[in-house]
Amino acid sequence: MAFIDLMKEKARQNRKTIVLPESEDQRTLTAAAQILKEGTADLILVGNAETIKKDAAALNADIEGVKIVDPETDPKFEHYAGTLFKLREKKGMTLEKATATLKSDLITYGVMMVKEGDADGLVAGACHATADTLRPALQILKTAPGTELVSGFFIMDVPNCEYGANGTFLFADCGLNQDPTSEELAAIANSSSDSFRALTGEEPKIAMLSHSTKGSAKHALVDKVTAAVSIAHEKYPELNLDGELQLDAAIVPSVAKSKAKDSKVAGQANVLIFPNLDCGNIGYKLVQRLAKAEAYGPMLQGIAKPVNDLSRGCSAEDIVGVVALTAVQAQMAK
Ligand SMILES: CC(C)(COP(=O)(O)OP(=O)(O)OC[C@H]1O[C@@H](n2cnc3c(N)ncnc32)[C@H](O)[C@@H]1OP(=O)(O)O)[C@@H](O)C(=O)NCCC(=O)NCCS
Ligand SMILES: CC(=O)OP(=O)(O)O
Repeated sequence: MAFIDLMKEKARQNRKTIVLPESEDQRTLTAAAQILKEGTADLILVGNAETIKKDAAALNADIEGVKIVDPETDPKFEHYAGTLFKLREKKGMTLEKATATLKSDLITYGVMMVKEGDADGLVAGACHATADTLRPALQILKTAPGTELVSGFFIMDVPNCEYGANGTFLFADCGLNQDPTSEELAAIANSSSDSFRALTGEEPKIAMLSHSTKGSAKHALVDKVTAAVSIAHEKYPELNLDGELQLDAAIVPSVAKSKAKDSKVAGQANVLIFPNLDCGNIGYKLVQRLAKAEAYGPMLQGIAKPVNDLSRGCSAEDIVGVVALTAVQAQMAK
């Protein structure tokens, strides 16, 4: 069964409620209709009910059964405003600002619904840039216990591919941390290991990527990755992790034999940790667009409750997939 069909099957077994705050986006409404049809999640759309229903009808999207929450009329509005004020008071939030934010920013409204347990997870980013999608989640939900860094990963499902876990990979960080330190790269590898195992059921084999393999190039950029490998070995000795590795040495067995023959990860990696966000973001888009891979994300790891982003270039089908993965994350949330 394809990776995404397994996720949908899992999501259906214990249905979670996912909030989609971008009700003004046509792909979101099309996706909502498909999600309801496939039964992978119960949905909340945020916005004006009349407008949403009119827009959905124009798209022929059957959203019967979706819950619509309009901040203008929601009886919980005052509660959310008071809670947001208290949560962010030390950062200069006032009740007036909290009220104005919740009226004008539906993503923040959705995040407050997740915070207060009125939804199990949130998916947005089809029509908002990542910074605007993720900032409210980082500020309001904060990190999960025992985690200091939130990071962004993609599950990449590459067709006709013998590498990784039958063509399935986790790529990180492709969405959030722009220039992670060596310490942060090690933390991203640790979170990615957990995410990959939890979502795919496969044993993670983690490659710390670079333009160098085992000392083939000398540069401060390489040093950052080798330091991350040392930190990861020390802090997370249970991880099956190696580096620094070039991409071909990481995933292609014949190249691994010549470039890194003593490595237990080289040639078999299924979790790819990129040295910075330029590499991660460009890398996932190359694989998505040129290899026609399914790209689910950027999903967040290390955050207290499931909130996931989308690319503004996403399709309705991508939203359906990320909602299924979010529902599965919500099932696993403590
Ligand atoms: C997400 C992003 C906007 C956050 O940075 P920012 O706007 O400068 O906001 P701040 O650094 O003030 O962070 C806001 C809050 O989030 C927290 N935060 C930010 N990044 C975090 C991380 N990686 N892990 C945990 N918490 C984080 C901060 O501690 C801060 O909390 P506080 O306000 O309670 O003190 C920034 O990292 C970013 O723009 N990333 C790139 C996004 C992008 O364009 N990706 C490419 C397309 S996918
Ligand atoms: C993930 C990503 O690159 O998002 P966007 O395309 O919206 O910038």
